Amino acid sequence: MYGMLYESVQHYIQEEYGMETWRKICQIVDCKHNSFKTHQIYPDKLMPDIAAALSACTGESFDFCMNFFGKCFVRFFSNFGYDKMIRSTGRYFCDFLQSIDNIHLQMRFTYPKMKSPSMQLTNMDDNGAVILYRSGRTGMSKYLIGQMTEVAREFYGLEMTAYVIESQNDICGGTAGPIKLSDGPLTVIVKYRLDFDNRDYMAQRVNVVAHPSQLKMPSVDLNVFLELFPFTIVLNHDMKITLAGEKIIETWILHNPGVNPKSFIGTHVMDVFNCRRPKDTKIDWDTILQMRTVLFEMELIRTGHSRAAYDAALNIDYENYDDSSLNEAQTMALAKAQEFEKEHEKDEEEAAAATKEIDPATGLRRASVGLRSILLKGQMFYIKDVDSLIFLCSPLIENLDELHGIGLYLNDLNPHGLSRELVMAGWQHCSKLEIMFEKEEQRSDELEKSLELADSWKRQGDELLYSMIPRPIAERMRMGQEHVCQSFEEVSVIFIEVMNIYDSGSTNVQEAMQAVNTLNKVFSALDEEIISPFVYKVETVGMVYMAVSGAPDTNPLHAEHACDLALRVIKKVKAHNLPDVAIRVGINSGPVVAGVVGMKVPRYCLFGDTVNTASRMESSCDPWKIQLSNYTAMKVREVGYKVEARGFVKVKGKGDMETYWLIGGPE
Ligand code: HEM
Ligand SMILES: Nc1nc2c(ncn2[C@@H]2O[C@H](COP(=O)(O)OP(=O)(O)OP(=O)(O)O)[C@@H](O)[C@H]2O)c(=O)[nH]1
Repeated sequence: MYGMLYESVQHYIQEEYGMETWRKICQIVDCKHNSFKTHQIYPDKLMPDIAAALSACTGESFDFCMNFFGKCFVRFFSNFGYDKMIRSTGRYFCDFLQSIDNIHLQMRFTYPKMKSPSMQLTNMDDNGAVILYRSGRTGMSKYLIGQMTEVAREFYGLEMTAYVIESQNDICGGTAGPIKLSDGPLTVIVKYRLDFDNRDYMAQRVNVVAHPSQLKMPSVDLNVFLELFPFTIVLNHDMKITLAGEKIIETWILHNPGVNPKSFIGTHVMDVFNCRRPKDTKIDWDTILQMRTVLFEMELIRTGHSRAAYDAALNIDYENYDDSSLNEAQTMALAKAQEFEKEHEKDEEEAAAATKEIDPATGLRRASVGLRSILLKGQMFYIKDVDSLIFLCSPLIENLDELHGIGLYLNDLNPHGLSRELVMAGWQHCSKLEIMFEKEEQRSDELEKSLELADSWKRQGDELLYSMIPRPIAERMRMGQEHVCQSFEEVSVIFIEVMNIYDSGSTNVQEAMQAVNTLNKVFSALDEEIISPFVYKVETVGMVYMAVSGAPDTNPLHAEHACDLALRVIKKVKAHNLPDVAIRVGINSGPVVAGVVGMKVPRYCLFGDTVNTASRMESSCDPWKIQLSNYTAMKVREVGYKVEARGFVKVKGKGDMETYWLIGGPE
């Protein structure tokens, strides 16, 4: 389904439910698109899945969400100026309801792969109308109600209620996951009753009494129609072709080499045509009589093709045609066609396999090598004088390539019919549109890339920021809390020093480089042991690595986590077997004040005597040992950590302190 529908959904969900809800929905449906491209095709299942996700996020029903999406679409397409098209369909809402198919038809050039639904107004009265919706997609029936309600209100000032009278294959209630589009073409048919004030429309519909001068008009010979519309066919009550325009017969012969040209007349319409729209329609007299306001699309069945068949068709002498045998030209045409089919049998098989299932998203017509089948679009009219139905139609040809692909030329198309404009308009539009599409695709690709780049820069920025200040603090600062300063009742501060790594008096550059590499190795090993939110790296100063447990996230087990970190790093650095290098660790627990200082390079710093003492535990520690202050040792010994009294140590600025070695963790 084209991205325009998803753009409207994304736009209004963000506007009415907020960015956070949209982000959650994208997570639920696993949608990776930052934005949708108007002219790109996306899976159909995304629409009901977004509705199911919105329903889960907001508690609204699935049907409510789909109805809301239909409203979004109508509000959104005004951005493209399509509202003018709706207003021009007619002065009454019923005029609009009968023109929806036409609206989509007009959009064929802008959305060449569109697989639009078909709508058919089957009944009208003063209080509303009945409309029949057919589609190859499931789950969209409430979407349409939203669209019609919004169009009625926005463009016709009408309050309309709609409900489903009956439906087939319609899935309501959404899906927990992606809707499985069933194999092969599925037709959803839904009949709605639309209640709205339709009195004005019904009043203006009284049959216009013919002007007296018209009553004297002579009746028109049916053959005039066939000349004006050379692709027309006339049907009797048995739905057999009783008359046909010259061009449709010619095209039929071209696409079915070797057939008896006279056999076209008298054949049942469904033996020479497939009815593509409305889908799943029973082609019999009574049904068709009911559907005279509906636009039909009839596809000519083709059994092959060849240039020879074209020449044969052009040179056939219909009048003296001998029904019993093919003339020479036809025999040759048939032989050439069979030869061509054989040559391309494999392609046909591949093409048939490739399009075994008509792609519900694009509705790709049956792929056939060479000529394409011809599609006739028009309405069925009942002609009382001859008690027949006449299919007044024109070939639906989107561009010159397709015209040649069908084996037709412009002068085969009736000058006043739809086709010629469609082809030429399509052709002019196409080239301009193609350039515009390419530009727009380029721009949206660039936008997509810059969004991804912005995302990666943001991620790198965040990583850098979180390496300077803890994530919770950074988030608070992002919310505008300038000075984030907090006091903590009790944390454990860890100092780790890397020893014998460098003689600061040395001027040897080589030694200095070596020392930096070694230090980087050791600090990287320590970084790997920092498990947030239990322990947070605060800073490194020279050869000293400082960490804390219990800030910025309070943590009642801060002493244990600090000791576990110390035990892990001793083991890990020892395992590196770096020559001469040793480390020593000091830990102390107590109150601190923590906050971010500085704006240029903001740092998360700890203040208080607890920090000073922890540093002293480290600087007075032996290599490969872990020295705990008395308070920390008591805390961890209670929970099974093995500590050993070191006795009293003279600590600078503190006098004699009783300290302990940490020997190991609890069993
Ligand atoms: C005037 C501007 C309109 C444009 C440009 C437009 C275009 C489209 C496009 C591109 C699609 C997607 C089809 C596909 O991707 O295969 C679509 C689908 C659809 N359109 Fe329209 N449309 C318009 C008006 C309307 C209106 C007024 C209605 C009904 C009130 C309508 C009913 C639908 C429905 C129900 C679908 C969903 C597809 C389905 O059910 O199979 N459209 N339309
Ligand atoms: N890395 C680091 N060390 C700190 C911090 N706060 C205190 N220290 C160290 O803790 C030790 C004791 O600090 P103080 O009691 O203030 O001693 P000082 O007189 O500032 O420093 P000394 O010259 O080492 O005595 C000193 O070695 C400080 O470098 C800190 O936030 N980060």
